[in-house]
Amino acid sequence: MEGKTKEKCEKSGIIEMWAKKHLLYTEATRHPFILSIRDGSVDLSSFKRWLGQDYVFVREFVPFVASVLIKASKKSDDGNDMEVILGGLASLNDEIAWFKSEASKWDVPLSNTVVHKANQNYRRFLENLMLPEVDYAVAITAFWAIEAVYQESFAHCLEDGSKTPSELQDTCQRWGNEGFGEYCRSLQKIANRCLEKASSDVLTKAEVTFLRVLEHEVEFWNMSHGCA
Ligand SMILES: Cc1ncc(CNC=O)c(N)n1
Repeated sequence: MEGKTKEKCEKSGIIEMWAKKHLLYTEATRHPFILSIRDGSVDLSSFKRWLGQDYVFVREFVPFVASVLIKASKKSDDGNDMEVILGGLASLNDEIAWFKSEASKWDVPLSNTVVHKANQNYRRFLENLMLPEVDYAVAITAFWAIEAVYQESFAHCLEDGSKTPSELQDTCQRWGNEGFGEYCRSLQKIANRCLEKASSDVLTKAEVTFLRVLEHEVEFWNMSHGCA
């Protein structure tokens, strides 16, 4: 295990560098809303608000992931990209079903949800990333970041010593489980490979896009938390 960790550190890519360099990454993955789940002090009305809004987000996220799949099918020189992204789409199918059952468990109505400003802004951002002229390297970096924020956040709520309420364990497992972690590492590998080959112009665009994702994620957590 130790050898494995070391190997990972030695092979640190562009993505890991950016995640370390930008404090915003920690702000997005250790947000007060997540910390409140982890220490058990979470306000359940915040959780319910997050649940309803995230369902709306995920339905918008599907066409974005589909657009990344299209880019992969055209651009990719590695046969595995498509399988990884397709796996992501398949798990979104399960996720939508999960949201529906979770929402009924919590009495959160999913139809007629008033879409919050932060959600609308995030949607507009994703729509722009779906345009054909957006480079695959930029789109896959955004895709990785969106998934990684949830993975790192919810995995934190499952670590030893966390006091996550039992009724929220299932939510944390959805994104914090080891399989989702493995999937994020696959996305990270793809992103690193694309970025290594990218022009400096594309690299800059990808880094800026990475930061925009983090800002949107922080705004999204803020909204759940009732700070926005
Ligand atoms: C706002 C936001 N960001 C990332 C995710 C995780 N990806 C798919 O579920 C999510 N559900 N919601």
